[in-house]
Amino acid sequence: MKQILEFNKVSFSYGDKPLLREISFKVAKGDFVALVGPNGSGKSTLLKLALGILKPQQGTVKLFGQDVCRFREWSRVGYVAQRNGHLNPAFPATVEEVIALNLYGRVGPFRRLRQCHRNKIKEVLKKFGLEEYSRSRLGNLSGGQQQKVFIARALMNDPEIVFLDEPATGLDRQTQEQIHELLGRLNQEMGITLLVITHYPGLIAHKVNRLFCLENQRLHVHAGTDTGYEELFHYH
Ligand SMILES: Nc1ncnc2c1ncn2[C@@H]1O[C@H](COP(=O)(O)OP(=O)(O)OP(=O)(O)O)[C@@H](O)[C@H]1O
Repeated sequence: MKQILEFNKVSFSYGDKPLLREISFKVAKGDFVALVGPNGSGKSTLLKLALGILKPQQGTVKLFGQDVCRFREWSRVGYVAQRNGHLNPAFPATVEEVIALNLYGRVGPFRRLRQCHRNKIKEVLKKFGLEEYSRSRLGNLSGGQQQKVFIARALMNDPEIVFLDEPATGLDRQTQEQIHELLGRLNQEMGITLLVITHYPGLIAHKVNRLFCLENQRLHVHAGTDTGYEELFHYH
């Protein structure tokens, strides 16, 4: 099976306080992984290690079989960072402009969007039910719509894996369900490998095929079963 992400005995600490100890796991193509754990257990840190933003003191992280320090094919990877509340309505950029930001590697920052890029943006917005908002200011959209725009942006370069840090936090229950539904479609219909930090494992229990639980510096990996994840529902 094709491995997309591999941690091998990774240990990490900020200063002298150990946070992650000898963490090992593999994520294969097509996996939908939920990463859960108490606040402060190191979930975001693990994502940053996977993206090469942080470097482990011990062990290795490989993306697409290559040490993440040397990895350069970043268009194969999408990342949706944690949101910090609702955007100021005065935020000046439109939905289309925000999504296009992720294309600037190809377009160049001062060049106009080409028609093919506009079409691509339209296509993704349509998939997310947001086509009518392409010229709206991002700040005027609801929190859930903004989050969908950030997910759409992460898809612009047709990534093979997307990391999402708490994509449903701060949203109402119905919107949380919509976001998780959307993630299920990205995985099932588009074949995108997903690693999602979530505080709502119950909402995606039936969609994920692997559950990672981070606690007390260790990672516990659970593979999916037909009966679902007992431990998922007892976790919080
Ligand atoms: N840059 C940093 N320098 C020092 N300590 C940090 C830094 N970033 C995070 N920490 C600490 O490391 C611990 C783990 O943080 P991290 O954000 O990875 O946890 P988390 O599991 O994602 O938490 P949450 O569920 O609250 O988002 C926390 O105690 C945090 O305060």
